Amino acid sequence: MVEMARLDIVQGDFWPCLERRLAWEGVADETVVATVREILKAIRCRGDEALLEYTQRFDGLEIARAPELEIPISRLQAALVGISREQREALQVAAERITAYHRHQKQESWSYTEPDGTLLGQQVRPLDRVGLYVPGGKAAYPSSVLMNALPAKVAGVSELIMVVPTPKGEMNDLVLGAAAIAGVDRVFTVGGAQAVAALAFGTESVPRVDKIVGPGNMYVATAKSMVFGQVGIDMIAGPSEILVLCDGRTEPEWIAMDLFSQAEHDETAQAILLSPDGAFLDEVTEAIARLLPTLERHEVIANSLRSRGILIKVEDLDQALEVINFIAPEHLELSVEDPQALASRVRHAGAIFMGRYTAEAIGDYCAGPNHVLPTSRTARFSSPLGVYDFQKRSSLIQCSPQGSQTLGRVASVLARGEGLTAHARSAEYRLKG
Ligand SMILES: NC(=O)c1ccc[n+]([C@@H]2O[C@H](COP(=O)([O-])OP(=O)(O)OC[C@H]3O[C@@H](n4cnc5c(N)ncnc54)[C@H](O)[C@@H]3O)[C@@H](O)[C@H]2O)c1
Ligand SMILES: N[C@H](CO)Cc1c[nH]c[nH+]1
Ligand SMILES: [Zn+2]
Repeated sequence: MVEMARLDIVQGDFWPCLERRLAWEGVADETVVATVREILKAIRCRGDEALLEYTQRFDGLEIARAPELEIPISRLQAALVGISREQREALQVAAERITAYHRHQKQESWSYTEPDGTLLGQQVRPLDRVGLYVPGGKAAYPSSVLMNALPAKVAGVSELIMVVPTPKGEMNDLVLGAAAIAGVDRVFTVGGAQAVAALAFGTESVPRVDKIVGPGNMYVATAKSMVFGQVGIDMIAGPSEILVLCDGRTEPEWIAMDLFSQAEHDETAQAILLSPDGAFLDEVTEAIARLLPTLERHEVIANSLRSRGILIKVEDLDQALEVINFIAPEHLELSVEDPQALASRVRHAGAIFMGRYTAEAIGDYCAGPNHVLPTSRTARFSSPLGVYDFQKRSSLIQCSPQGSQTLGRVASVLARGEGLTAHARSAEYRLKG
């Protein structure tokens, strides 16, 4: 029997109780921060030597020489041929749908010319080399290979470097096959904070990249946040979360399984159910008790629900929206009669799954939108991984001789106001008379 925390919005301490249960500190504690700091320092100072040590310590991978951490491209192709036809076709269908969706996101360069001939614009360019983190500690994620790599391909990134932990040296052929389909350039069997550090600083074997993207556990998420600045990062995509809002009229077993689907990722994953119907919360609780023993990963699920799961009773859908926007969940399922009307009032969520027939799991694999999404309430300011994460922009400015007169005068006045006379004179040199 799993006892999930139960909150009612009418209780006086509802909001502080909710905030405590959501807290990121509850997941990434000081010990994790200290461990990650030490790993980053070691990789920065000792490169491959430290990378081999940590890979052995945390993943049980016994490798004598760092170059052996790289998987040859021929091995990726062999994995693709070796998996079943059904699996290969499923990967291909998913890849096509993900690519088609992401093509809509591609930004193009633009410019316009003012009446005096001055040209202004923005030049959009792909990044040169990116690092793709594919998680692999407690489960293998071929879907995350596709979600990371395909938007980068659409953007036109020149070089894709993938890292993935292979616990005890076990390589997952679906992961390698997905890398072949997505056209990843190089793959290294490293994970955790040490992989993030290797990509950020470079080692003798792992090339340094311009940006690191992809989801991972608290060690990965903490490492990414610490190397930001040295390299770009996409967002904090940590342990998975799901928030289901149900009006009480969906099969309780469907909802229980949707909660399990994210809880099974990790003990630190978070599953929350919100409903204005208290009896429905009881029915889902019963369904959870019935279904949980039937699942392979029941221990992980039970631990996740016990430590981080929440059942919340609200008075109505307006209150539900208030709670949703406060939580800013990674995945939001709206299992209600008119989901589109409600979705238009959601301000913060990584992805919104609308209607009783839209299982969040579909989005994890093949709907098309990216499954790398902001977690830990960062959907307040972050977006799903997308083509835009692999593009950057340069401003374009070309003054016409006439434009340099008008703009030069404005700049000169403002520069002198700031006391920066070299700026002022630089603009004034171009002024006629
Ligand atoms: N937000 C998203 O978009 C998204 C998508 C997919 C998966 N996820 C999440 O990614 C996570 C994947 O986690 P995972 O563990 O399976 O794989 P992972 O690859 O993220 O982490 C495994 C690595 O963690 C490191 N590690 C483990 N224990 C450690 C310790 N005690 N000290 C130092 N390092 C340690 C090891 O280096 C290991 O290689 C899950 O939480 C899942 O929910 C999120
Ligand atoms: N739910 C994860 C994102 O939080 C993605 C995933 C991959 N495989 C299964 N699920
Ligand atoms: Zn999932």
